[in-house]
Amino acid sequence: MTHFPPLDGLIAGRLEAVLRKPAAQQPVWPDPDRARDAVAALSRAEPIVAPEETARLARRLAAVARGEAFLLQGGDCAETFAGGTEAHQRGNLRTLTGMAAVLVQRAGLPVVRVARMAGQYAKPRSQAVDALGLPVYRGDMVNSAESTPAARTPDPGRMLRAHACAARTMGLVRAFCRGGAAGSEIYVSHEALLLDYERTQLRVDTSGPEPRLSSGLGHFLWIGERTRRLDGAHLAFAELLSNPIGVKIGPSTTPEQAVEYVRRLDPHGEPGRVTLVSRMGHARVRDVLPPIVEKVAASGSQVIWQCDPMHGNTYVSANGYKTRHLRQMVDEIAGFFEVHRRLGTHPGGIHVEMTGDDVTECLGGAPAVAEEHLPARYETACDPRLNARQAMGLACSVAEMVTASRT
Ligand SMILES: O=C[C@H](O)[C@H](O)COP(=O)(O)O
Ligand SMILES: C=C(OP(=O)(O)O)C(=O)O
Repeated sequence: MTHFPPLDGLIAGRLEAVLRKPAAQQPVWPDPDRARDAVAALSRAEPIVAPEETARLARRLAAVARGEAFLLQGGDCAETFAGGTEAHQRGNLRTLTGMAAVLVQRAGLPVVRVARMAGQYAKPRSQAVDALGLPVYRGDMVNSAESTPAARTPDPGRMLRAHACAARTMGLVRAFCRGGAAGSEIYVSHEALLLDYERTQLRVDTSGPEPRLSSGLGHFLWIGERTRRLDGAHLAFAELLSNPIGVKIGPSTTPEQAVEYVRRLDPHGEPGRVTLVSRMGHARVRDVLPPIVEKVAASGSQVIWQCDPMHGNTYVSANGYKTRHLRQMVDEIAGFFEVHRRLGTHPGGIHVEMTGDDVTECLGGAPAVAEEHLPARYETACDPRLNARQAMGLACSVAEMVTASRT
């Protein structure tokens, strides 16, 4: 792959204007000169993904938006430099493909597989400071999870390490796809959060209805619940991209906001260009989602409706672990399917945090993980993930829902 050429003047100007908008959840680099050097070095590095691959994913996602396929997205909450071993990543890919196989075999719908991988190194956080009074961990791309002031100081050199890890991971994904067991396509995705990272490796893409920028950092990028403000830099940045874009929408999202996200990100009405990822929580999905779906559908846009059953169902267990219960996740997905069935729209996919490792981070499943098991193998760098058995169980439940929704 070649280096990305410089952006042409018009687009470079638009990018600079976007980066001057308010941007939530960004670290303050202690040494701005080092940060500038890191951004410059990243701009000269090899891209992680090729634009042709991203364009192929866009075609696959158009089929999802038309109701002809299902989007399965999943992987670690936060990738880490030390945890990104070949065994761990292969385990995650095997679990993702296992879930996809269950869906294909039982529900009879093609499945588009997108891993949270090769770039998921930055995390938005609820608080700026942790219980010990230290700056909070923001993902290995920014600082270290270790509890010392030095480790938590943002270090721009970490963006280069993240990029190198992402490149190595992408090599592994490609090898896995070529291998006999998988033998097909897996795309990579991450949250477009850290703008100093995301602003690099952009290539002018003139293949669409207007010139946009193809990011070489991942096939599918999404904007998170905490950075989706309409006047903010993240959404404006996503508008410049030709990559398929997701927007996480939590329970405070209004139907008007949802329509505005779609109008801004998909001005040309391209099916599957936008994925609205609802993460409402099991108790609220049946009330909050319908007016959003109705208004977006009435606008005529062909978005993908995807359910993230993780982030609206997080709570702290009695023994002090951030966790989620599989039963509540299944209930949120069931609510999501009920809403789409009633409104005649396609429940297009799910987005989960999971791993092939035998962790004890989420509750439930068979054999069940109970609260007293959480300390045994609670290994996530941020939010609790489904282990392989729980993920496969969830895939079986979802396959039944897909089948029922098509009869
Ligand atoms: O993965 C999502 C967010 O980064 C995460 O839920 C934030 O966690 P916090 O509420 O502990 O900051
Ligand atoms: C931060 C995430 O989710 P949300 O933006 O929905 O909270 C995530 O998926 O990692």
